[in-house]
Amino acid sequence: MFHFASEQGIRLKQNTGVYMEFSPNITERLARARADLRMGVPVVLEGGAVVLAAETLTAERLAALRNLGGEPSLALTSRRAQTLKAPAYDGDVARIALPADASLAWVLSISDPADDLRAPMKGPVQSLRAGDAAMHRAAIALTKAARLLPAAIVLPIAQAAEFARAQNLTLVPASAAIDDGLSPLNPIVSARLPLSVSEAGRLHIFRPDDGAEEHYAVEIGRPDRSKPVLSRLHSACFTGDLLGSLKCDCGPQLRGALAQMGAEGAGVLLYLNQEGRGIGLANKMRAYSLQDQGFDTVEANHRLGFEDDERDFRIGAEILKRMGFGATRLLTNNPAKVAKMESCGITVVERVPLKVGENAHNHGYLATKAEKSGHLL
Ligand SMILES: Nc1nc2c(ncn2[C@@H]2O[C@H](COP(=O)(O)OP(=O)(O)OP(=O)(O)O)[C@@H](O)[C@H]2O)c(=O)[nH]1
Ligand SMILES: [Zn+2]
Repeated sequence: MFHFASEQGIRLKQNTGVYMEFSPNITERLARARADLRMGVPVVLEGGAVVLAAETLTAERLAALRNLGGEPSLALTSRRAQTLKAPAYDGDVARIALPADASLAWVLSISDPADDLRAPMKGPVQSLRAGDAAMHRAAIALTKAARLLPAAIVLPIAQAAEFARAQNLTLVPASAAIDDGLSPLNPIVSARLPLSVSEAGRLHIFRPDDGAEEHYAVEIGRPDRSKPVLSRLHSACFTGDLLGSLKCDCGPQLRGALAQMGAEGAGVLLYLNQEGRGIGLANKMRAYSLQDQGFDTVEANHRLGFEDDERDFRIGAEILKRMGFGATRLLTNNPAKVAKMESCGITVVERVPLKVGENAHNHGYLATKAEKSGHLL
């Protein structure tokens, strides 16, 4: 057990750097930053900016931000800017000037498309052109990683590190927020799990180093590692997998894939926690609201400020490799999944179609995926 004679002793050791290894590294600080933004706590970017997620902004924090002086702006994706008819001069992101009298309601109405149709005249919104968008790009990446609406207030500040320390805020490098590296995935535990499709079931849990969601692999039988394994990359769908939603085909696909693996006596179903094609359940429900206003699944994602598909299929390839597989027969109708597995070093010897669960409610959804996302009918 550690025991320190005095506070003075602790301070001395800190000053000499002896305890530096306890400080969170950049990856850990990024995980904190995501949690902070979800709670409405500001995050500071090295290089000089304070960031507040639009979705969790409060009137008090907006007022406090104003008190800091300077010129805050709103970071949006170019997808969202397009809907607002605001030019995006920075490629994938747009910087919108925050009017001096902008209220919390204004920020939310620009960031959230929920009432776009009811109140279409939101503007005019003015896009900033001069200057650099690096901080805004990092802010968008952080809000997306936090599964919030991709919109954030960004205030440039001098002496960012000092400000973060004084206010006890998480400080992260902007470059780390946009780093697209795949976090190492660690096998945590695996245990026998008899299933109705096969009594020889096993569930493996994989935990990424970066504090993001865990992912699961359901192994059926004991597939031969030297042969292509029948596999499926299934993305979490709370509504379809658990509730039996008729809006998509996820539940029947999940059960159909497991049934096929059970029938063949071997297979691996990867259950990736990338709900809503990677935008999170809250945002997926926002997309569903927009779909009830008449937009299709792709348009709804775009209006929210997301790409059609924000998933990271490298995770699936990595888990298969960690489990000892190099080749697969992939159960999917999505050619993008095949391409991604191949580019990540998993040979797809066969695409096995998985067409189950079409009904009157999801007919349009499936047709849109075929038409706009290249799914094979
Ligand atoms: N954003 C969004 N996500 C949705 C919607 N409907 C279903 N999803 C999500 O889409 C994902 C389902 O995709 P998958 O079935 O794994 O993959 P796919 O791209 O359809 O390809 P397949 O392998 O052919 O099924 C799940 O994460 C669902 O939560 C929607 O309308 N909007
Ligand atoms: Zn679904």
